[in-house]
Amino acid sequence: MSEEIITEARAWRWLLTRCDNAACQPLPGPLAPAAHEVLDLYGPILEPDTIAIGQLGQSLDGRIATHTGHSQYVTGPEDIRHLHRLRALVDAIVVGAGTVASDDPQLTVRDVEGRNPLRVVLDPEGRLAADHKVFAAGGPTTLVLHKPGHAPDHLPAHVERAELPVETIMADGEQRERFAPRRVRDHLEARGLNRLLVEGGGRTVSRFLAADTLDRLHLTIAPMIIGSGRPGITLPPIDSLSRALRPPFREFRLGGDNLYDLDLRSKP
Ligand SMILES: Nc1c(N[C@@H]2O[C@H](COP(=O)(O)O)[C@@H](O)[C@H]2O)[nH]c(=O)[nH]c1=O
Repeated sequence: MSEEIITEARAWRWLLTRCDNAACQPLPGPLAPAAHEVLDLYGPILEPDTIAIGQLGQSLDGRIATHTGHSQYVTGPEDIRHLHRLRALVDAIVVGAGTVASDDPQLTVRDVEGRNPLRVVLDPEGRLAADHKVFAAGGPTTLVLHKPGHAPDHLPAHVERAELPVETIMADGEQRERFAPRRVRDHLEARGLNRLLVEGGGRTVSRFLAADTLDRLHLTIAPMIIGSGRPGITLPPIDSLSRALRPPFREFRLGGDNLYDLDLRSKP
């Protein structure tokens, strides 16, 4: 009797549940090529005990939106599906307040099978209005991190809040208060949230990268040139290319886009 070929959908379900009941069951059979790719792409995210993975979808010229903030869509449906898969594999999604203000995302798992993670919004000033989708009743839990004395009391009672100290940094030529990425990660890990997706926007992902607080970065490049607008990764200036980051990477095709899976922990 020939063995049943493992489909992509079955491989995905296996990734979601593989270590349930404290035992990791092997997949019983040969893999279809798409099943192989799913295991190859997402397997490394599930291996370590704790992980923080950043993601951005950008144009060839490194933009994630126009100067007005129009961003739907830079990357194609396969990348959006990939984003939903990343969400389904983590304990918490982290976004900056700017992304909630400009994109009003839901941050839920909808395109694929899987459960919703906790949604974490970094809003030091507690300034976001209550009518954003992440604060609506009936969805997964949202946690707002704010600085001491700035609890967003105007938000509905089902929104969780936690206080975290800030540090003062220079951003866009001005002094601003931001959370140190390591402090955010430590705070969430102390709550048992060991797998984090830093989903956006460009400034938040860049700050986590600059602070060496990401283990992997998934950058999807769409064959589009915007030519101006909001940048993806922006790091402090370097004088010499010898100081540029050149992490080991893997490349995956997502429809018409290319995904770079950067391994920020291994040395090249
Ligand atoms: N437009 C755009 C992205 N936009 C981002 O997608 C998310 C939408 O969340 P939701 O409302 O739950 O569907 C949110 O984080 C938003 O900032 N992402 C990408 O990878 N590529 C794109 O072209």
